[in-house]
Amino acid sequence: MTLVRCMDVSRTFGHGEQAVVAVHGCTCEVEPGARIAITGSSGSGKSTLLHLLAGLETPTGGVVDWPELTDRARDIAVVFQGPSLLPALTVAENAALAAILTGTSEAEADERAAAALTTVGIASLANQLADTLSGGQAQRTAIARALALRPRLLLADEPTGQLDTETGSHVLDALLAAADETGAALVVTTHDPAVASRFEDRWQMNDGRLVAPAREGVS
Ligand SMILES: Nc1ncnc2c1ncn2[C@@H]1O[C@H](COP(=O)(O)OP(=O)(O)OP(=O)(O)O)[C@@H](O)[C@H]1O
Repeated sequence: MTLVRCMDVSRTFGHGEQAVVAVHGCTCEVEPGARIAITGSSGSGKSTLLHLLAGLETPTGGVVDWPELTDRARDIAVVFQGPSLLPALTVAENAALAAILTGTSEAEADERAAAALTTVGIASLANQLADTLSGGQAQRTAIARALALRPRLLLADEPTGQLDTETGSHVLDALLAAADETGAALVVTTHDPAVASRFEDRWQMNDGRLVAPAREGVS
């Protein structure tokens, strides 16, 4: 079974002399239950590859397909880099939002959001406004919003990139626990070797190319 598959996929931005080849000739696939860290230096194409896996970017070459996923808006959830919450809504309202916007009833979305906030350890903040949260709390809320979709594929772009080491480690614990609890496959981008070491599979990007995916021990 394969959730998403890239076949010789490329993504170029711009044209002519201005063209930037962000991803070049990538072939890879994500199976149910996968735990994958996409690593590489800044500008190596990690975020672009993640967006291609999510279907948020269209490839300029090759093919991306999702053989097992019938409704990508619900089946794939993305946790973006940086702030992504609506500041005037509460934590619980933010967590329910993506599910409501993709057609889940409000009552069901509220229930899922409450469960997701418990999973990521911030149930006590449910009624707090999003703009009063710390960076770690905001990132957990964004993860809860993704979980409330009950996705089969959870993609997170540098989920700990803007957090201090200790907070980042707790957020990563929450993300891995959430993926275990929901059975979602999890793919994250990171430039941090400590984050990458928590994942079974590590895909290294180098100048837009995917260096042979590696499977190593988890620390
Ligand atoms: N929308 C865009 N328009 C033009 N160029 C882009 C766009 N998105 C990405 N790029 C370029 O593509 C290359 C790869 O960018 P990408 O964000 O995928 O790298 P990254 O490895 O995720 O970097 P970082 O770790 O800094 O987030 C970079 O040279 C970047 O400037």
